[in-house]
Amino acid sequence: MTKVAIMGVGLIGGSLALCLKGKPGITVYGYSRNPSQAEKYLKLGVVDEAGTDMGEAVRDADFIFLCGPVSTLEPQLEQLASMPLKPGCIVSDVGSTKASLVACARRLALNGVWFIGGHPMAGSERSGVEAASSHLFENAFYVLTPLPETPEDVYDRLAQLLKHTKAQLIRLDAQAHDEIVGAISHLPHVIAVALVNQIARYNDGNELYRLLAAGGFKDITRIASSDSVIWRDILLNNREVVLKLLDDWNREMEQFRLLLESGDGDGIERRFRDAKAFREQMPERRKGVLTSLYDVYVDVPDHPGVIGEIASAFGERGINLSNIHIMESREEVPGVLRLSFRQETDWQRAIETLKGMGYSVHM
Ligand SMILES: NC(=O)c1ccc[n+]([C@@H]2O[C@H](COP(=O)([O-])OP(=O)(O)OC[C@H]3O[C@@H](n4cnc5c(N)ncnc54)[C@H](O)[C@@H]3O)[C@@H](O)[C@H]2O)c1
Ligand SMILES: O=C(O)C(=O)C[C@]1(C(=O)O)C=C[C@@H](O)C=C1
Repeated sequence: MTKVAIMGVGLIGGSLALCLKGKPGITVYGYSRNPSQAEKYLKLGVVDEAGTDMGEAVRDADFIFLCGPVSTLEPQLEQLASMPLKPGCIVSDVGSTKASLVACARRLALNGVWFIGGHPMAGSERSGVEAASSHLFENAFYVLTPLPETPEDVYDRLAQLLKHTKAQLIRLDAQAHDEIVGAISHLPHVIAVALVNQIARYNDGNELYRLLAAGGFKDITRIASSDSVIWRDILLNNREVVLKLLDDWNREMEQFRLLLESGDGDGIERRFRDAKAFREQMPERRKGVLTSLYDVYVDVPDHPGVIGEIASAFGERGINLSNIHIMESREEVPGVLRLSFRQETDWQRAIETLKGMGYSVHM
């Protein structure tokens, strides 16, 4: 039996556990410092075994994944370095930052066990084991940061296990990881939070700000609902990178301000065109289940029965719909339905079907 110990079974640790549990030859052990949490892991069926004794959790483990907040990872790795672990055991983590933990692993010079940093590029604003999903990492990138001295067969063993996540593995240097992920994840979280707090201040004087906030505001601020402790740790750990990014952001905002001040319509238009062109090149389909899969947007008249009509047409053709979301629905005003599919083939057939039914669709 291959024993996998998950240290901290929350959104990410729990999703990893669900990807591995029940796979032939694998047993998953969930560790928590808190007995009621360990009981919950078992009750929810996310792990095979659970407990609060770290020694028992890691004893004989073939793989150990550190899945707590970023500030807990280095102390936990230091603790592991002084514990008897199975020779050849691979220790990894799922933390959103990599450089300081990888440096810590190098300093510790683990004896007979290996450390390979990891970071699945999928998640959600939700947290805790209740939010875990076995589909979370599907089609997402999963960064691994092996040390230069990590033997290839050790890397391959971890890669083999992580195949169960259905993610696409990518090797990256830890510092490069922190710079890139700082820009595409940490900076956007700061911006989303600052934006929500700015609007919350206006709302103190007039409740209409919150009431009128619609799709645009909600889309750009979803991640502002993320866990405060998880994000405090990420930002403090990647502080140097995020500080530089904030300087660039301030310059970007200043340029926008100047365009507006001078009434430079062409300049504003150019910025929107450039952003749209870059965004359209992004690999939209590489997403986990908690964000979206293959989406199609349909303009629908607001009359009863339209959802049923579309659902029956899909049912008749064996098209599997995984989610449906009504984005706008007001009397007499056309609404927008977002339909999500897990399979690209279902998505393509749905588009053909909808067009055939006379609906206007957008991808
Ligand atoms: N949320 C995301 O979208 C996301 C995505 C990729 C990676 N990550 C990273 O994954 C890790 C876990 O994040 P999450 O979103 O699953 O958070 P979570 O809050 O859902 O889970 C955190 C887990 O760590 C445990 N924990 C809390 N404090 C601890 C401590 N002091 N010592 C040991 N364990 C402790 C909690 O009991 C919980 O099981 C973080 O390092 C985060 O940076 C998060
Ligand atoms: O989709 C979300 O809610 C996320 O914030 C996921 C997200 C991100 O894309 O920024 C957050 C943190 C990670 O470490 C990886 C992924």
